[in-house]
Amino acid sequence: MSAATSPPSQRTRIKICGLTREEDVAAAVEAGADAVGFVLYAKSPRFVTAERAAQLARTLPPFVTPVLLSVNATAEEVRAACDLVPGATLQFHGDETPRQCAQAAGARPWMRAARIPLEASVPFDLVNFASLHEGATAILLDAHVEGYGGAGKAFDWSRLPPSVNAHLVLSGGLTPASVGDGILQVRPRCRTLAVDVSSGVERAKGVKDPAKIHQFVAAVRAADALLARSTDALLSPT
Ligand SMILES: O=C(O)c1ccccc1NCC(=O)[C@H](O)[C@H](O)COP(=O)(O)O
Repeated sequence: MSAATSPPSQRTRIKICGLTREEDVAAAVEAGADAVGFVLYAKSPRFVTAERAAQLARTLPPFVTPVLLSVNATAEEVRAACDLVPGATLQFHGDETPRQCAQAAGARPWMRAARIPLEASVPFDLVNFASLHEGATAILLDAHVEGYGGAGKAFDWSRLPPSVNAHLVLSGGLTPASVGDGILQVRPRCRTLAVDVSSGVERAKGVKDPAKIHQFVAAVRAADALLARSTDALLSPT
C-alpha cells in the first residue's frame, strides 16, 4: 500500500458525536465542527430515534455533515434512517462485515469503526482492516470497549502503523487536553485526519458542555498551526 501522509497545510476536521439537543447542535456548529453525530443505537445513553436525528439535522447550516451512527442495525433500518436524514454520512460501529456495511450504505458515504483493543499485547492490523473496508469513506479509530463506543477511553496511538493509505478519524477518549497530541502523532500517518469526540466535551452522557466544545476546537486549531509552522521551518531553514 502506498505511503500516505497528510500535507502540513491540511486542516484537521472535527466531529462532535452523541448530540441529543438543539442547543448542543448549535454549540457544535458555532464552535466550528465539520460534522455532528447522532447515535441510533438504543442501548446508548445518547440514543436518539431517526426521527429525532432528522429534527436535529434540519437545524444544521450547509457544509456541516450529519453522521448517523448504528450498531448491528439491519440494512432496512439504516436505509429508513437515511431517507429521513438526506445527506447523512453513515457510521457503522458494531460487528458488521464489510459486505453488510456496503449493502446497507448503498451509494451513501460511510465510515467504519475500527475498535482497537486497549491491551497493548493485542495486535490490530489497521492496514489490512482498511484494505478490507476499501469502500469506506474513512476508518474511524476507536477504543475497543464494552458497549461498542462512547466510553471516554483512549487506545495507545503509538500502536498505529507508521503509514496507512486511508482517511482516518481519531476517536476514543479525546479531550481538549489530549486532542493536540493525538493530531501530532496520527496525522502524519494517514491521508487526512479528522477527530471525533463525545465524552470529552460533555457535562453528562448526551449533554454537551459548550465551553468544552470550544476548548476542543481551539486545541485542534492550535495543533494544526503547530504542524504547519514546524513543516515550514523544515522546508525553509534560515
Ligand atoms: O456514543 C455512544 O454512546 C456510542 C454507543 C455505542 C457505539 C458507539 C458510540 N459512539 C461512537 C462515537 O463515534 C463516539 O464519538 C466515540 O466512540 C468516541 O467516544 P468518546 O470516547 O466518549 O469520546
